[in-house]
Amino acid sequence: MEASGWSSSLSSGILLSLVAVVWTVLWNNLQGLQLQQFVSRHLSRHARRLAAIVDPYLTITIAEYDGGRMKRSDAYKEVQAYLQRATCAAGGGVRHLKAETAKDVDALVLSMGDNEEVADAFQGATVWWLAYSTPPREDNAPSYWGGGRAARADRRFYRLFFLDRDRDLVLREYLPHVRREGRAVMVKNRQRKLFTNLSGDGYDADGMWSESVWSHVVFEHPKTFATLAMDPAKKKEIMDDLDAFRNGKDYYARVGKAWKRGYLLYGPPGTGKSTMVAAMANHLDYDVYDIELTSVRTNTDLRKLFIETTSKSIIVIEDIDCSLELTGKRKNKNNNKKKANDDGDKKDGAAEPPPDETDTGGSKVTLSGVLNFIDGLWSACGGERIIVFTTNHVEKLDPALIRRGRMDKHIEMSYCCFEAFKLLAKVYLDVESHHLFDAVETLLREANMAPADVAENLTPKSASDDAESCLSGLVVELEKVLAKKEGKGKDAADQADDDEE
Ligand SMILES: Nc1ncnc2c1ncn2[C@@H]1O[C@H](COP(=O)(O)OP(=O)(O)OP(=O)(O)O)[C@@H](O)[C@H]1O
Ligand SMILES: [Mg+2]
Repeated sequence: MEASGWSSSLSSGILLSLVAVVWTVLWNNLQGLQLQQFVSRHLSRHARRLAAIVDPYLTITIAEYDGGRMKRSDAYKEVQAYLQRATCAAGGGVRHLKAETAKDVDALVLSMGDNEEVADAFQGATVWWLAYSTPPREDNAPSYWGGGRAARADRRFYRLFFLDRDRDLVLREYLPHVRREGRAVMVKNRQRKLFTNLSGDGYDADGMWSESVWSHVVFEHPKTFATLAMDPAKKKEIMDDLDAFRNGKDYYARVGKAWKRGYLLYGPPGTGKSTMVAAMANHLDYDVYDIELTSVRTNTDLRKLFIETTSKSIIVIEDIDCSLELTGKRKNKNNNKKKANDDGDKKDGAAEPPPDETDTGGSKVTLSGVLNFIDGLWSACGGERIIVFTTNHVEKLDPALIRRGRMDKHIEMSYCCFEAFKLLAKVYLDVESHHLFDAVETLLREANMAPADVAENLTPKSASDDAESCLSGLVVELEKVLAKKEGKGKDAADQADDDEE
């Protein structure tokens, strides 16, 4: 915030009286609501200037980005939220409103458009807020974001005008009141969001220019811990760990650690790793930032992404083994598949091509960049963040990436156990016991089936499907899995015998 004085004093009580008389006469004689609103708007706009004639006023400017434009200013966001309320209260006083969707699907959150001005009353004093923006400065392209994404966006401000005589009231009481109220409005309107990073060129999926490095949708995943099937003791341990983290602000400050925690979720496909992230977010009431590492161009871009996340959030990198090679070179999932094919070809003597820039899609994010992202100096900015990596191949990851302190808690998401099955049966079929449960329990001890496959078998496919038919179907599928496993075991044993001979 910056404060500057502007004054033009003219002790002309006569002029003010004249204005008051003209105003009263005009007002009493105006017919029609629209005309009254029109005059009200214009007079309120000029009232501030008139007031300044007899008493100089001061201004405070609040920029959207302060401190080098790396992060949106909290004060700006709070004022914006506060003015949403003031804007609505002002009724017809503001002509150009900006609308955003609200928590309630049918409602809109309104805020002031550019160059609009709204008056606000506080403890007998009147202040005025003006919203305005200035075009980007060509000479101000910061180097930390690929040639100046932020510099290319309009610079937005709120300017507060108040009379000199109200200086103490405004600085000591009104501004803290605005920030407090703004925060309350933000909490009330808060919709949890699922963010994804934009490609480095700054355009979102619809080809629209975006000032932020993230684009988002409202986070509406229905999965909670109550419907997540896993060993109950393990689930409780995770929930307790999350609660301890959420309530651990003082603890982290006391031991001098950044308030963040890393979770590594590993296990075969369909065991609920992505689903666990949704359950964690719903449990903690946090936003989710889902980083697509293959579209991050440089380590600097990765850092910028981190800085632009808010606190109370989960930052996820899915399939980390597919996004980052252990050497620090990058490739995506498709390239992985290609490599798998190449590996097959190698048996016939074909050489595997060395990874080059085309493999990485032009991305230069390195392993050390990711390590820094997790626990470098910048990672302490803001606090209250959870970082989650998911992988099917924990053994492929560089130990440096997942050592405790970086990934504090390693959670194995395993094949469906009987306890997990019982929860799925309750959720999908609303049954807590059944004569086929014993068969399922016995089979699950031997056959490896992911919760995703168990859930699929328990999903009724037609109106005639009931608990009996779904559970019978599951038993048949489990028997097939077991037969396949035993068949493979037998083949392997035969092969070993042949080798011995
Ligand atoms: N433990 C579970 N409890 C309840 N539902 C589950 C569980 N695991 C998987 N599912 C269901 O299976 C589907 C797939 O699960 P999910 O995407 O979380 O698996 P994943 O472990 O992330 O797999 P991948 O390794 O392929 O990414 C989800 O729609 C979810 O509803
Ligand atoms: Mg997944």
